[in-house]
Amino acid sequence: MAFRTARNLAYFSNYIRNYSTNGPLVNVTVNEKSGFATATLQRPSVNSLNLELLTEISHTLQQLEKNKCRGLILTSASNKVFSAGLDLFELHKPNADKIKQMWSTLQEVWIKLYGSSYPTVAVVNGHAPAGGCMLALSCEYRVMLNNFIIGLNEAQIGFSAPMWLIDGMRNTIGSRQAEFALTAGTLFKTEEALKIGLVDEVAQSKEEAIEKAEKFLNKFAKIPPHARSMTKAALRGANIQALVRNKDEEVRSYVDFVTDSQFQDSLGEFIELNLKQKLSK
Ligand SMILES: CCCCC/C=C\C/C=C\CC/C=C/CC(=O)SCCNC(=O)CCNC(=O)[C@H](O)C(C)(C)COP(=O)(O)OP(=O)(O)OC[C@H]1O[C@@H](n2cnc3c(N)ncnc32)[C@H](O)[C@@H]1OP(=O)(O)O
Repeated sequence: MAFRTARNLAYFSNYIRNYSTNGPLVNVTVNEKSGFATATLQRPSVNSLNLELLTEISHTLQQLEKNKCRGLILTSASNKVFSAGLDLFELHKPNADKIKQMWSTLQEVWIKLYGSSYPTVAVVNGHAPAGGCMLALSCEYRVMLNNFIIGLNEAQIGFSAPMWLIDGMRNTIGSRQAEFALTAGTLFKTEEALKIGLVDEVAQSKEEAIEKAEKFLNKFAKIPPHARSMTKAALRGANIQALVRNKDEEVRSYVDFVTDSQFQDSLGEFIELNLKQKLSK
């Protein structure tokens, strides 16, 4: 049964309503004509990825897969920030159990989005540092609005991106550009990102970006879905399998790393320097 039928649509809306306690952090709409879903991240103010938002993204992706979604557009309700990446306040002086769940859910999101059977586009309508860039990279195509930044700035914050994300970056911009970008933790302006292939198209407005995203998704209208998804799995499968194999080990080392006092001190400094306002509240 296709996801676009009214029955499935109603089921999905109910599911999202029931799932969220404080209102959905991800708003999902489906265009009945095209069957394309739009998932809009709406955790104020910058869609920073805490456990609740990551869990909702993960459940949304699961439902889309189950309902044979025909294509996904991932975007943000904010007109300034696509996603600010991991919620740094949740990583500061953390509860180890929560951090463990957070990392494991982040891995799930990558597995489900990077490995989705349906085609995916990120409409990057705001800044997308670190985890924000990760979400965009897990999609097959990126349309970005002007005057924002995108990139994996982990090295600037004092750590390295995990292998699966490095591999995703390499797959998108090639080994040489990935090495330059990752070792310096570069955040690219929209036009620079276009030049190195980190984004595929630039748009002047969100409406134009959605049109471009739909045009990309429509390219697959005449391709048998199973042939498309088998080909995608062949191209992306090794990345997913390597992550699945190392999942638990990676969670363990991530928790050790984040709870270490040295990292906590430098994260405290980063927050103080970059997110001062909130810290002083
Ligand atoms: C720490 C990592 C542990 C080790 C992990 C190891 C491997 C992980 C590798 C890969 C997996 C993917 C994960 C990557 C890691 C991350 O994502 S770390 C997060 C990195 N994020 C950033 O560096 C972004 C920091 N923020 C900014 O640069 C700017 O805020 C912005 C996004 C460019 C927006 O700028 P703008 O001027 O519009 O807004 P403000 O700066 O005024 O911010 C508004 C508001 O939002 C709060 N805020 C911003 N970013 C975050 C955040 N990441 N977490 C929580 N809160 C954030 C800010 O404090 C303001 O709050 P207010 O004062 O209350 O309004």
